[in-house]
Amino acid sequence: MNIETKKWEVLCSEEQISAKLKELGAQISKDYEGKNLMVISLLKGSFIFCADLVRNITVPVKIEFMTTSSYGHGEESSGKINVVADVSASLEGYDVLVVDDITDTALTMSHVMAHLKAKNPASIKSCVLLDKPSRRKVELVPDYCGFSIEDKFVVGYGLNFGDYYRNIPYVFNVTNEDR
Ligand SMILES: O=P(O)(O)OC[C@H]1O[C@H](OP(=O)(O)OP(=O)(O)O)[C@H](O)[C@@H]1O
Ligand code: HPA
Repeated sequence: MNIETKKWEVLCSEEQISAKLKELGAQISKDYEGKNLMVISLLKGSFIFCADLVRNITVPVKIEFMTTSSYGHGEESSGKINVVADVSASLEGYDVLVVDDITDTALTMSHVMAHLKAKNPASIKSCVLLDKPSRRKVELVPDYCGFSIEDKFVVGYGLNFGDYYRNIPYVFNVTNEDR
């Protein structure tokens, strides 16, 4: 497969993502002025979004990582959130911002928020590039959100299907012939 010649249905182009990163970065920088910001990037999916987002944040920020997994190679959440690697730093006194690529059923974000709240941060909020509100299994509204999207399985810009497509620089809908 040559990605240069594929015609995918693009949901968020590189230009749209870049403009959104500036907006989110400016808002977060304003809201966290004078605070003790710690961004926690949820791996693997958020590695590209988070790397771009923090470069649009102008206040001091400490960056930590946590790895969770629930989808495996499929398109449906297993319903069980595995904490593959926990955050290693103490969260006490920090204003934590959890960054993920997507909130779909919200099982991952709600599990992570509860897990991290137990570590006594000064405050905790969530930030996602994509939100699929129609697929919720638990109630959750991300504090910062790039794009609200319809119920389509999307990949690219960190999001995967069968561990591929994370490197594509825009978000698109996988079709049956890509599966
Ligand atoms: O709202 P949910 O239905 O829980 O889905 C969102 C989660 O699913 C994906 O992670 P995945 O388990 O596929 O692992 P990954 O980060 O390695 O892609 C994605 O990165 C989110 O963390
Ligand atoms: O639409 C999606 N694409 C990739 N990974 C995901 N994890 C939850 N929803 C999605």
